[in-house]
Amino acid sequence: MSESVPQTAWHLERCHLGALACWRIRSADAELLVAEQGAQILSYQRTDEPPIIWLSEQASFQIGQSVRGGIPLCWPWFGDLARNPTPIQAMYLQPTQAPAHGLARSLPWQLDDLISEANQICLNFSLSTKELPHWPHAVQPKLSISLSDRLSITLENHNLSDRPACLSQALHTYLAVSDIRQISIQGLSGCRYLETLEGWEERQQQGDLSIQGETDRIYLHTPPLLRIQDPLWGRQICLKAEGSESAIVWNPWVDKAKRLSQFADDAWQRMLCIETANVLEDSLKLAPDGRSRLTLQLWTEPLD
Ligand SMILES: O=P(O)(O)OC[C@H]1O[C@@H](O)[C@H](O)[C@@H](O)[C@@H]1O
Repeated sequence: MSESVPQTAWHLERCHLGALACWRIRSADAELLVAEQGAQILSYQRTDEPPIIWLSEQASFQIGQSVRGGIPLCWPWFGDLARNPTPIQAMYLQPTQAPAHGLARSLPWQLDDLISEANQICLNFSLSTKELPHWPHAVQPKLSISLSDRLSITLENHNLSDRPACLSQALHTYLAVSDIRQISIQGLSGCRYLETLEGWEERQQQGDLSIQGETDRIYLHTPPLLRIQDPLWGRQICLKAEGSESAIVWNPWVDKAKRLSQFADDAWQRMLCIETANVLEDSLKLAPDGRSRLTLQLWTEPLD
């Protein structure tokens, strides 16, 4: 006798937040909100749990402007272009006016298909790079967002040109925490990192990382699994990466919070960015017809 597998009922709704067209996906277990602009996940929450993804209460939802929170995509470079390896800088023809974190997060992406199955729903987005301003390269990025008992995000690139293409990228995940001063991050012990707040000095992580002030670090040779232990909420957020060996850990703390757009003065207490990346020595060089694939899986587990 075959056992019947319980099926998830997905409720899909097209909606607008401010000027941005979005998809809201609900099941009995979770709710996910995705904007078409930037193919940006805006929020993600499991039923009876605090949010997993943080979205700023001061977020503004405007055409051509990245939203503070969720998972913006940094592509085809991460951070300040001038801090990227030279071949990545050379791909952009107007380096003196390069926007932070590349071009993709504020551009319209297209939803190519939406596949709803028994226990998983998947949204597949692509970005037309034919007319990317000052970046004349035939590299096709695709982003797939899949929701089941966890959230999976896959960013793929395909170099359709006849020349090598060099890029850096990141899933700039804003995670929700009870109190940044009470959490700790497991998995980075022993990793080298660049302390961008101290002249990009190279250091080595000793033990678990707790956040006690402004933090902006690029970790290298990162392991696949990182965990944020959050005792006040009795849970840990697990981040499992494939195709990435670098990660940025960022919290603006008190002073920088006051200077950030779409960010309340005290919001630093409730968020933490762990950005699953391909940066610096882990950045991408795609041969003609070459492909890359970066996946992040996110889920929570109760703390013992
Ligand atoms: O304000 P933005 O462009 O979204 O960037 C936010 C932060 O993004 C992080 O990735 C950087 O390491 C920080 O230096 C930066 O402040």
